[in-house]
Amino acid sequence: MDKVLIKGLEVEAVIGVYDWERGITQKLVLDIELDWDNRPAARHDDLSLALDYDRLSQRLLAFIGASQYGLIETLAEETARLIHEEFAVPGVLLTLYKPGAVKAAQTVGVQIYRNYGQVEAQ
Ligand SMILES: Nc1nc2c(c(=O)[nH]1)N=C([C@H](O)[C@@H](O)CO)CN2
Repeated sequence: MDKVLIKGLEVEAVIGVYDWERGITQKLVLDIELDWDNRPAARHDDLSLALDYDRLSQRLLAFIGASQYGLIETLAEETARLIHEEFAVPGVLLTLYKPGAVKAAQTVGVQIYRNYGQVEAQ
């Protein structure tokens, strides 16, 4: 399967399980690999047949920026679900980093792969 990639997408959000984390925003960084057949877009040189990484990135910045989950696992799951439901992406490999969480670590995070199955053509 071809991929569309979004790497190092940075967004500030309320995230964390501790009381002191509920009143601040923290930096999150996402790497996303999206299963997508790139051949139709390439064949016709047509953005409407492509998975538009710009439109998808803007939607994720809005969604995550307004979110207030505790665990990064929950945010990763809900972000993958949104990508599938709103952009008809059948499979998503999503890595979500919370770089400020552990002082002694460069970063920490979670990675999930969700395959929702092929989306029926309309
Ligand atoms: N697997 C996880 N472990 C932890 C999380 C998390 O979201 N997933 N969150 C925290 C705290 O919010 C932490 O980031 C505060 O520094 C601890 N462990």
